[in-house]
Amino acid sequence: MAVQVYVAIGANLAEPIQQLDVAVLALKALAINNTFTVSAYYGSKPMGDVIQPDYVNAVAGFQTSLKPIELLDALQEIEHQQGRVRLEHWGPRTLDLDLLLYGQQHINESRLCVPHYGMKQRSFVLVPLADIAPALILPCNTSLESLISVAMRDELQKLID
Ligand SMILES: Nc1ncnc2c1ncn2[C@@H]1O[C@H](COP(=O)(O)OP(=O)(O)OP(=O)(O)O)[C@@H](O)[C@H]1O
Ligand SMILES: Nc1nc2c(c(=O)[nH]1)N=C(CO)CN2
Repeated sequence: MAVQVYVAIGANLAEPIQQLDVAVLALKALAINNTFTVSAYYGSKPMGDVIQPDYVNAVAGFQTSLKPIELLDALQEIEHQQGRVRLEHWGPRTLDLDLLLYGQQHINESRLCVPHYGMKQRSFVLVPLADIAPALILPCNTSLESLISVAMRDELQKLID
């Protein structure tokens, strides 16, 4: 069965734009029915207290027939392929892929919580998500549009359209 999913992409080490380009190709390979879309790439200041380079962020959307855990495994494999090493919480990374939404499902498992717990507060997730799904209604029944403020848009710098 085809399910519409959204994946947040972030990188701030080792040529982040190239990391996103490679990740986008890998994610595209998970899509079915020719449904793959990706937002603009945005530059953003690091969230959190760790001193680290600015991030490049984007969001991809596509239909998949993978089950949620299978999709998480595939995302973690792509992170691994691109040299992701888990060190500090909210620390720098070559590639971070977060599963934001899996259809309208709520998932609460030890390895996977969907919708992603931080997505409603993060400008670098909401603004790119609105590029590719402007009319999206979240599983909690909130419209994506209502979560995005002018201040959030001001936090981001569009790098590549
Ligand atoms: N929706 C999700 N997408 C990706 N990973 C998730 C999700 N829900 C739970 N996880 C789990 O979170 C673990 C840690 O993720 P990660 O190291 O990327 O966190 P982080 O990027 O540092 O912080 P944050 O989760 O706040 O973005 C992963 O091993 C994964 O099993
Ligand atoms: N701007 C921005 N800041 C972050 C990001 C990110 O993707 N973008 N990811 C983090 C680790 O999950 C920590 N901080």
